[in-house]
Amino acid sequence: MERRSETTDYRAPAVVVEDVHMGYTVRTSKPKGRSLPARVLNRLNLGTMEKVEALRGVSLMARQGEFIGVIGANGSGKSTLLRLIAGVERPDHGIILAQRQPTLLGVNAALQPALSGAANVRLGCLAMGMTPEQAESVKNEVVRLSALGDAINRPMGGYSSGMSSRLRFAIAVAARPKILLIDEALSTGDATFAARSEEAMNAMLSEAGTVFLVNHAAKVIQEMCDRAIWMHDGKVIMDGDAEEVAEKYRWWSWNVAQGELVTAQKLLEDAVEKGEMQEVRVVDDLALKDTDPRHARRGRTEVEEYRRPQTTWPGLDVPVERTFETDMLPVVTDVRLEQVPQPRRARDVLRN
Ligand SMILES: Nc1ncnc2c1ncn2[C@@H]1O[C@H](COP(=O)(O)OP(=O)(O)OP(=O)(O)O)[C@@H](O)[C@H]1O
Repeated sequence: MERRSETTDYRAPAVVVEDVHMGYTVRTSKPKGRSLPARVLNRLNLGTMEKVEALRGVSLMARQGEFIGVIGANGSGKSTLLRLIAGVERPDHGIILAQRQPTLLGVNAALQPALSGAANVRLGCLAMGMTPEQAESVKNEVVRLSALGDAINRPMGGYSSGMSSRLRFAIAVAARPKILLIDEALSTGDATFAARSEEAMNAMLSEAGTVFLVNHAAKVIQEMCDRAIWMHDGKVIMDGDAEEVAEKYRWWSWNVAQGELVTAQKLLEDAVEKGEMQEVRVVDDLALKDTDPRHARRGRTEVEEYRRPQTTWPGLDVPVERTFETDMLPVVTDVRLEQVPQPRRARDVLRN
């Protein structure tokens, strides 16, 4: 396999994730042993608390203009990773830096089911931070991209989930975010929308935007992305060319579905052995030294990138592939969510 270090990529970083861990404490009804207190809890059916490790040391660097697919089994940590990059939640441990505030599709533009698709376009654009004039100027383009036809004038509450996803996607892309995170299936069944969404995505990428796309279908990742990350059990187990990573994932998941668990396990081990892992280290970051990231100054950030063969990680010392000096800010938790208008206010905004 060709090592990516042989084709060094000099595009500047857009997102840096360094050794991120995230756990959730959840109530479980699993019986907790045979001791007296455990037996009492079991009998009362009260359950106990359990820690779920959603992310266990994830590191990666996304560059400007990269389209990265994120694949993996249910519960492998894909959505958690995107939520943390978006700043919706804060990691337990680790650093997340971004060149701009990332936009998580579906979260940033809270749409109203009682309003028509067209009215939601305006509302969504305003919620994404556009001025009323900007919202007006992109309206027709959003409607065209959503490919909803006459349905655009009907209340969104009556849309199928695929139709709502299209509208949210069209709004998010119209806002020309520098970093777009998509955590849902983009309908590929409809040729019109598939073609238009690809066209819109390409336009965004050509402006050096960065896109992360979570999708269970290896085919979608292969068709749309140039790089893919395979997550398993809270870790990145393979990171590289989308075609190659998605093919390995497809073969693994087919075997799991067929109940061929021994073969699936071998494929997983093979992916880990042959794959590479990107490691990054934030060497120096002026903004991080500020106590409140919301008011942090943009400063020089020095990031080192490593590519290590998985098998030798974490033992072997691999030379630093590249040191970037760039200006990035820690991702700010909930910055966009605070701007999402409430229903009453949403109508006021539309009347203006
Ligand atoms: N808010 C939460 N509270 C408790 N546990 C959570 C929460 N969010 C995620 N988890 C747990 O973290 C793990 C990773 O979940 P996550 O949703 O990130 O996986 P995923 O790869 O996106 O899964 P899927 O493909 O099913 O969407 C799972 O075990 C999940 O149950």
